[in-house]
Amino acid sequence: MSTGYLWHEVFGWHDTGSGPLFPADPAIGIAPMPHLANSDTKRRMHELVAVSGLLDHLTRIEGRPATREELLRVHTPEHVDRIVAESASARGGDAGDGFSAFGRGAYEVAALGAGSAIAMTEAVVSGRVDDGYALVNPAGHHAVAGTGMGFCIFNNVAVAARHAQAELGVERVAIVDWDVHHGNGAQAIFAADPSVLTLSVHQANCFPPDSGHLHQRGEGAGHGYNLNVPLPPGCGDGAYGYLAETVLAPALAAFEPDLVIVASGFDAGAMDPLARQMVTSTGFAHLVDTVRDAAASSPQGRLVMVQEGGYSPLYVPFCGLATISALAGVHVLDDPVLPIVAAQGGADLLPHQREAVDAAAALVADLR
Ligand SMILES: Cc1nn(C)c(C)c1/N=N/c1ccc(/C=C/C(=O)NO)cc1
Ligand SMILES: [Zn+2]
Repeated sequence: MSTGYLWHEVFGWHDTGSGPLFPADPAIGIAPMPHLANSDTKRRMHELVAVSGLLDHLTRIEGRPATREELLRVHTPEHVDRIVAESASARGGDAGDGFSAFGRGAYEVAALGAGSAIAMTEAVVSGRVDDGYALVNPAGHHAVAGTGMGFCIFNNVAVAARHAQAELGVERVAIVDWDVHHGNGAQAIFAADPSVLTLSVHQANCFPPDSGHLHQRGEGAGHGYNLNVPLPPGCGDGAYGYLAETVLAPALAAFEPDLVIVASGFDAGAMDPLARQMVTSTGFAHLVDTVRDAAASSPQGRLVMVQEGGYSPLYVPFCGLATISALAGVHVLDDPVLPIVAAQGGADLLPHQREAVDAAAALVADLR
């Protein structure tokens, strides 16, 4: 078993400006502070992968910038051109929603993120490695064809999926998004396409506003190939373990993908400031086990994981370490935060959580 790993130092240089979500504004009481989506959190995750020794068990994969043509398989020329133009200016710009600032050079960083998702997908599909984790920045899963949003500039996972279909002989791709925020990007990009199953597990109505509903199941020929699992706040390892067995595993078994791409966010974690779930490192590892087993049972199943959100500088590194450890089947370090978060409760599957998961599980039967 060999697991690929991709990180580039420039991902730690992505500039998201100042302000927790807003630029500093003394008039309304916002003092300068690093943006909650600042790049240090992902750099810390990489450093833990290296310092813990896990990196010695992984196969390093080189990233590369996505070409304009590769970006245009998913995004409009107008969006790409706007990012290029704003990225070239000294003051930088914004992904598209006014809350996703970026500094000069963001285009190069974001293109490297999308191209790195492609590079990891090529490494896995070619058999160079059995599976792999691309620790990229910025995230991508909120970006739609014509704009970025929610700290996302280009939809890294969608660009990789389209590349796999266009260049690597992959026909059926399953995108599994367990970032705590709705994977609206893939849902919109592949809405009418039955060759791509888009499955998002997220806290209901967290972000984007009014997005990720159970009834959003795809359009036209794509109807039935989009599956949303909106969850109430407060879900922990019990709820996520239940949805892994009752939604993720059966959906992937029914769809029989040639490639599974996980949009891997850690903001469902117990210490994340941008949502209200309570998943621990153990819960994330269990999710990985589920999708790895599901991919292995597909005739050509391969598994690629691409980094999305996650904003706790303390806990994201340990959730990320547990995730990559599970993928590689190598344990190097216990999570020192686990005893604290486990003692705070939230692990049990509660009736209202079971009901939310069962509502989504009922839709799996339509997959074929
Ligand atoms: C809407 C809105 N309105 N206002 C005033 C603000 C500041 C709004 N954005 N809030 C946000 C934006 C992005 C996220 C998380 C992204 C992520 O991690 N995705 O995976 C959460 C909340
Ligand atoms: Zn998120």
